[in-house]
Amino acid sequence: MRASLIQIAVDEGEPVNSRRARVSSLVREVAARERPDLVVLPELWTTGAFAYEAFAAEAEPLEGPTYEAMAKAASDAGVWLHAGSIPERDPKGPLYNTSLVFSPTGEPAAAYRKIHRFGFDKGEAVLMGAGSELVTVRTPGATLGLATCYDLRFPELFRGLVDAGAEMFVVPAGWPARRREHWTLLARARAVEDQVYVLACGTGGTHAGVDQAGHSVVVDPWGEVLAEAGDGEEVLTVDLDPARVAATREQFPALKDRVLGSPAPRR
Ligand SMILES: O=C(O)CCC(=O)C(=O)O
Repeated sequence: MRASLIQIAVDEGEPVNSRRARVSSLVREVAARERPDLVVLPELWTTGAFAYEAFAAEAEPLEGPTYEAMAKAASDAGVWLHAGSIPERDPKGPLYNTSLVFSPTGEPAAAYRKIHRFGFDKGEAVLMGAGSELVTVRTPGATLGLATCYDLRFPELFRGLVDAGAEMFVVPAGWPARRREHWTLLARARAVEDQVYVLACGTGGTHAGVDQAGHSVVVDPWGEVLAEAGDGEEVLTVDLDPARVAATREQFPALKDRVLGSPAPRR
């Protein structure tokens, strides 16, 4: 199984419509050039994760312009597409930070509303509602477990995804440069403790005065970093062997020694 993470530079000088068109083309180009099975985009790449004032202005219904563009990009490219997240406007509720996944025919495969909102008493934490459901996606290559950015700090969410059968965590983010060390450390920690692949796709650029960390990273079930991006726009393509998840759990069966919470994970 091959995955390509597209680390997008999210700078506010680029209008949302232009970025949407540019990212759609990038998905097609990367798929044609690198031949991945799965393409991953970052969190809130239309607005930027820190452009709080843009959330309401640019919020879309679930099946809005980004959904349409990404469904088409997935089917044109013939890939599973984790299209990162959008500010979703629920007609009957608040805004949500919602990740979208499409199959290679452009069918919707999953929508995940970010559970842990970032900002403490401001920003996303007050402007958006919290999701409440764990989401996994079965693909022919592996079962994906979905999480978004700040979720990375909450290991119990990932244990829940493991119990639901996840073999690969896909984590779009808009992580700030100031806490870059946390980003890489937490991505590796989630891989080691849950014995899964972690595909963590962040943004580059600067928006709302916040420099983005970039440094998208792919970690294997042993915690080794397979690929890591720099600060700017970049594509990371990595070959993954989903059988290594079961093999790692067999060789080092720490998950079987769980005392608290659920017993050993389903596969
Ligand atoms: O946890 C962090 O340090 C960053 C989280 C974040 O930027 C987000 O969830 O948007």
